[in-house]
Formats: sequence, structure tokens, C-alpha cells
Amino acid sequence: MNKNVKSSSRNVAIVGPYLSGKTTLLESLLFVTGVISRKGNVKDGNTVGDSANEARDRRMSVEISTANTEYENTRFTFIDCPGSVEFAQETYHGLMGVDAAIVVCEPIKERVLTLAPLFKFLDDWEIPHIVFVNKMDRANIHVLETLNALKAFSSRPLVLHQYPIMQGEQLTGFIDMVTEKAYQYHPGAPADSITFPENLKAEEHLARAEMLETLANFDDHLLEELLDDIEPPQEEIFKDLKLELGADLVVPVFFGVAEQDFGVRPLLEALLREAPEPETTMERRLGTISDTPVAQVLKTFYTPQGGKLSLVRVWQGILTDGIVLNGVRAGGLYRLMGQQQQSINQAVAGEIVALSRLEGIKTGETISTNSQIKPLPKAEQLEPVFALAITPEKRNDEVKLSTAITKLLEEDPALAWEQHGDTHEVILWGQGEIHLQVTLDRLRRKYNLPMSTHLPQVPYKETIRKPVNSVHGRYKHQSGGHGQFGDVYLNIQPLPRGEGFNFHEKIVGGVVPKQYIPGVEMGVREFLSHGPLGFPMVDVAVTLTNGSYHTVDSSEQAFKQAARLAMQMGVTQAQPTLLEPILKVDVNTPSEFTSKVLQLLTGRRGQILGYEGRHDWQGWDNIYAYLPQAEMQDFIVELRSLTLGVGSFHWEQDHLQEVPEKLAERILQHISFK
Ligand SMILES: Nc1nc2c(ncn2[C@@H]2O[C@H](COP(=O)(O)OP(=O)(O)OP(=O)(O)O)[C@@H](O)[C@H]2O)c(=O)[nH]1
Repeated sequence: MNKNVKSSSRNVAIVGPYLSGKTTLLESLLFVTGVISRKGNVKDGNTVGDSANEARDRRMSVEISTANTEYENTRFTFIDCPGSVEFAQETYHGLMGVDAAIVVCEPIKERVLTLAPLFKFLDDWEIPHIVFVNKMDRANIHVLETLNALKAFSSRPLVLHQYPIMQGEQLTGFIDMVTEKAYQYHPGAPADSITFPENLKAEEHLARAEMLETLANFDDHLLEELLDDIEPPQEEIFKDLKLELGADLVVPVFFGVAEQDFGVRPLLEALLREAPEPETTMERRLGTISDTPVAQVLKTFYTPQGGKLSLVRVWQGILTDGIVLNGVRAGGLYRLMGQQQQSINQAVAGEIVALSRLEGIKTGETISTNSQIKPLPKAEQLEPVFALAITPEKRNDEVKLSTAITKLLEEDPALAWEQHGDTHEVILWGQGEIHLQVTLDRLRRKYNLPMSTHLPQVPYKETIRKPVNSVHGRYKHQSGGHGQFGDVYLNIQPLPRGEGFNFHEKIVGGVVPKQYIPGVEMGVREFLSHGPLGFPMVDVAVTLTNGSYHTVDSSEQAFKQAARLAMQMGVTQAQPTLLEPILKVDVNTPSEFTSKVLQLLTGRRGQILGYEGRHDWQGWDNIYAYLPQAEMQDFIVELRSLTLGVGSFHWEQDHLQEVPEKLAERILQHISFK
């Protein structure tokens, strides 16, 4: 065993759908292990997790938070992850650093689908995980129904590790499926051993046989025993559970009531006994291990005082106070407990700790003392799907804004921003309405930057439908001194979509001298930047065919004016028309919602290009379509509400398309009205 590895530790992420009880479970785990003496609760806003103001206000997790505790001489580091899909990026980055995850869910059949994207992520990354069915104080479905509902969304087999003992809808105890011992829960105290409930014998027996058969699929020795009707020794079953969980081959299932601490001690026992040690994960991720310090950033925070903190998983070697990683000297080394920091001198491989002042180092990055080290894979970057245009409430704050946004983006890689080239708006992009509201709260609270928001303008363009030739533009100005004279004839022609703009000249005999031609092009370009409907013009070809000049009064400036005049006249005759940006979207949805999503798309003027079942995700479809950007604004909101929150989409700019006439009229009226 490597002496630099903290083997008596477990790093566990607490994940699961929105409001399933993750923060409450963390609070209970900390209480049961004695690290906190009084339990907080989410309603009162005094839990260790969700400590940021933005989380307390909304009674939901909006970023990951970390807590440490000890149980049976083993250090447990828990990462409480947000459940809302709008904060999924946080969860994905956090999951990169753990050895196992607890998937917290509710015993509600209709909500089980919301676990599907998480199960897919865990399965794709082969992260060992167990399921904790929480809120078993209001379980109105049978345990096997819950289990079957869960099975439909997991590509790994689920095995019952416990059989719950219920009194009506309330969990009162459990049978351990390995030892077949029964226990009764008591509020505020560990569970008591009780006699095996006779009425559950038959059900438990069947469920146990199923568990053993599942384990035997990965263990020939166990399979032989089962075939020969030999009762396998308990140590062998525990060993299989550990091996098969550690290799992400099976998913053990537990039950509990986090609010009453029911099921929390057995969960800890199981993590202690069966969750993989840090070394197991390190070997799986890195292959060979050396002493060179290597860590990966799971999260970046800026403290209220403005200091940068990077939460890292140490994968190899020892991190010490002041260590230089990727060329940057760390300021200090800490263990985190919610928002509290405890200073430490060193952290060994297998620990999750925070380093301060790692300037320039981003979430997901691999950091090391050796610059040649191969970067560890990092969680995929989610594309932003929802946008708001923002303006500082106080004019002078514009300069401060870009510094603050840069920091926010470091803390939250699921955000993006741009200053739009056409509309000049500052646009904040994120994963949904709540995500952006949380970001705006942070701007206001942390950076004292209150913002006003509006829906981003659609970057319409204009073009022409019809060619017009020999449009005459003459600029003649006499005001004392020497005058201004420019005189041009232009051909203005539409180009195919996507061709942009081109300018040619066919001047014969120097009727427009060479030195004035750039002025003509400049005049044309200036005019096109703001067409007659008020938007930039594209897909237009302009040719200078003829003109005349004056030896004294002509200048580049005068030819520019002449070209503008010609364009003004010509474009009005060329049937100017409005173009809108069209996106190519790829919508990802459970197949049961495909027809609804198709309707949603066509109802938003979408053009369906096709759809197909996903080969990498059974029961899910990809729908491909063209969607006008004007219809994308709250598309994600509607898509999520149609699909229990699990639908998502990728998009890219594809082409410009003429806006249907009636709609164009409405848009133009609206714009001139504004
Ligand atoms: N009845 C019941 N309610 C519970 C239980 N555990 C948590 N809750 C309640 O469920 C709600 C959500 O709990 P949280 O712990 O905030 O859930 P969460 O999963 O951390 O929420 P997000 O991280 O925002 O997704 C709160 O009102 C809790 O009091 C439980 O075992 N039984």
C-alpha cells in the first residue's frame, strides 16, 4: 500500500433529483457522527450544506458544498450537490473527485424518471453509486414497485441491500439482506435488533434470492454455491457487494427518513464496509501511481472577502502549504465545512481539500508540480440554453461589470456572456431562469452590482429580394471655399443566403479615379451596417459601374456620401426584407414525450428534420429541427415542463431565413413602437 494515500477515508457525493433530501441527509450524517451537536434544517436555513445566501433564500442547493466528519476512525468527506437541472454542471464537476455517490430519491414512481440523466452520467463515468430512497415516512407504494421503477432507468442492476419494515406509509425498521437480521428505528437513537417479522419472510426471501443471483452474475464461485443450494457465507456476500459496487457493476439500494435520521447509520456502515477506498479509484483512474503531486479542481469559490479558493481532489502525492502547482504558488491549504475553513499543513492522495490563491486555474483543470503530467478527463461543459440581456442599474458600474463577471464565470462554468456585435447588448447565458437569477443575486450581493434585465433582442438582419441597376448617387456641396463632389452609379444585387457582402468596380477610363473607389466602398458598407428597416444588411453585391469627378472638389469623403445616397435610393427599390437567425437544434427527450416535443417545436415555427432513438441511451430520442432564434428564448422552460425537467437541447447557429411577411410587419411595428 502506498504510504502517501489516505486509505482510511471515503469521499462520497450526495446527488439526486431536486428536493429529494440531500442537504437534509448530509445534516443527518454529520449529526449521527457527532460532528454537529444540533441538527439544522433547510426551512430554518441553518444547515451545513446550502450555506450561501442564494441557497438559503431559495431553500435549494445552488452549488456544491463540502463537509468532513469521522466515523469509526475513518474520515468521510461528503459533497452535497444541487439537484436542480439548472445547476447540474456543479454536480458533474463535483462527481469527478469522489470514490462513490449516494443517489437520494423519493418513493414516488412518477418522479423516478428525473433520475435518468444522473444515472446516465454515473454509468458513463463508471462512478460507483448506491441509492438511498428517502422520505420513507410517506411512502405510499410498495418497496418492489419503487425498485422496479428505479430499475427502468439504470443500466446497472439494482440490488436491495435492505428490506424496509413499514407501518402503513411510515418506515419503522429494516431487514439487512446479508445477515437477515431485523432492526427497529428509534427517533434520536440507534436502531434496536428485533425478531424477524414473520409476515415479511416470504417477500424478503424472494428479494434476497434475487440479490444473490445478481451478485452471482459477476462471481462464478457464488453462482456455483447457488446452483448447488449452498448458503453462501456472509463474508462472501459482503466481499462481493464491495467488489461489485467498487467496479460499478451493481447498485445497492437503501431506505430511510433523513429528517428522522432513520437509515442513516446503516448507510454509513455500508459506506465504511463497501464503498471503494480512495486507492481503488486512483488505480482505476490513473493506472500507475507515483509520488508526484497531482490534483483536480472540483469547484472554484470566491470568498466574501474576495479570496479565491479551489476545492481539489488529491489524486497522487502530497500537497503542502505553499506548493507550486501548474506554475502557481498556492496561498494556503484548508479542509472545508460548509463555508468554514480549517487550516491544514498537508493533504495526501485521496483527500478533498481547498487551496487558496490558485490564480488562473479553472474548475476541471488537472494541477501538478510536473508540467508534463497528462490531464485527467473532466466533466463535459454544458451549453448555455437561456439568456438575459443585462445592464448595470448605475451607469458608472459598467467597468466593474466585466471584472465581476469574469470571477462569476470562474465560480460557475455553466455561465457564459457576450457583448453582441449587432445589438451591443451584454448577454448573460446560463442553464435556466433560476440559474441566471442566482447569478444576478451574486452580482448584487457579492460585487455590489445591481442589474436590470430584459429579454435579448433577436439579431435580425436585412437583405433585398430584387436587383436594381445603375442607381445614381450624386453628392454636390458648395459652401464657400472649395466644394464637395462625388458621383456614382451602382448595381445592387441580391446574393444567395450566407454569401454576405461583396463589392466590385467596373470603372473604365478613370471616370471614378482609383483613389476615390475605397470611399465608395466605405459609403456602401456604412449604409449596409444599418439598413432601411434598422438592421445590418447581408447577402448583397454592389458594383460600381460608372460615375464622374471634379478635379478640385472631389474627395474620398464626397464619394462616400454619393455611394450612401445611391444605396439609400437603390435599396428601397430592391424590396428590402427582414431575415431572422435560424438555429439547428438537437432535442434530447424520453421517447414517451417525443410527440409532445414535436408539437412544441412546430408550434414555435420549427421545421422538423427528423428524429431517431438514441443508440447510447435506451428509451430516449434525438429530435433534429430548425428553430427560429426568436422562438428559443423560453424554449428550455417549456421543454423542461413537458418532460418532467429532463429534456435538454443542443443548438448552433445555422442560417438566416426570410421572416414570413405578416410576422415581419408585426416585428417592425413593435420595434418602431418601442
Ligand atoms: N417528509 C420528509 N421530508 C424530508 C425528508 N428529508 C428531507 N425532507 C424535506 O424535503 C425538502 C427538501 O430537502 P433538502 O434536504 O433541501 O433537499 P435537497 O435534495 O438537498 O434539495 P436540492 O439540493 O435543492 O435539490 C425539505 O423541506 C426537507 O425538510 C424526509 O426524510 N422526510
